[in-house]
Amino acid sequence: MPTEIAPRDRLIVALDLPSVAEAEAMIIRLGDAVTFYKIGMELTYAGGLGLAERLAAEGKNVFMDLKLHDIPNTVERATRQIARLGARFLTVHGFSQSMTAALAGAAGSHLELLAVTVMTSYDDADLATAGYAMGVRDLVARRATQAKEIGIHGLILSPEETEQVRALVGPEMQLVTPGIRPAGSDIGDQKRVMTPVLAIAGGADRLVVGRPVTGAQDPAAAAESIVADIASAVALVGRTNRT
Ligand SMILES: O=C(O)c1cc(=O)[nH]c(=O)n1[C@@H]1O[C@H](COP(=O)(O)O)[C@@H](O)[C@H]1O
Repeated sequence: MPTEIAPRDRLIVALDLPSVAEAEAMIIRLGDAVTFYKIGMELTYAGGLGLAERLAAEGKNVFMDLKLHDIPNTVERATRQIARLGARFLTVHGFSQSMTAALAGAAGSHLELLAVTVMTSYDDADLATAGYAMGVRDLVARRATQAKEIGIHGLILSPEETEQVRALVGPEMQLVTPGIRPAGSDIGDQKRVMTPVLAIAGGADRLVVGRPVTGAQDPAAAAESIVADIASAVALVGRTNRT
């Protein structure tokens, strides 16, 4: 039965750092402010798989952001390896073959798959350059619908698309949004962004935040401020959700 996600568990901090030592130091600085960590390609290629296993064993929520996309056999077998780490989430690009294969690889494990719809650094012009005949909103909708049909657990999308996608996929799929920028913070390479309050108010279940937390002078205070924003938005919307 769906129950409410605690505001703190809705914040996922991206540990986009160059070494395990720096990631461990960041985790210590963040302390109890953060319960959910994302380990992406940079840290994974710097030895982060062991850290993922340790965090999971300590009861932290771990999100492996490896954005799998390859021939089905490779995706299925890679997913099976990642499922052994004890992580909660794994990203796979939202192509039908990859999503179907990842689901087969995750079978029998607790791993939940998140399909990447359209990267938050892309806009319509970037999709046109890449050869797509449709814009962001249509491609996100198409991939979200396919992911639901295949049985994927959740979606990565920008907060700009959550309302449209929730209406398409129904209440069960987790909507996880990067592209989060507290007011006044640098947008950097992101193109489809929103503040934490607007993202949650618009229907995001969880927010992925990297540089606005890890690049802050006081990362724990930055995380606490986002958790407070999330709590106020949840209270405002007054909606319940799933764990
Ligand atoms: O899959 C992701 O997590 C992801 C998908 C996407 O479309 N956009 C996106 O920014 N991300 C990740 O979310 C994080 C955002 O980091 P910041 O831009 O520093 O907050 C990075 O680790 C990205 O790899």
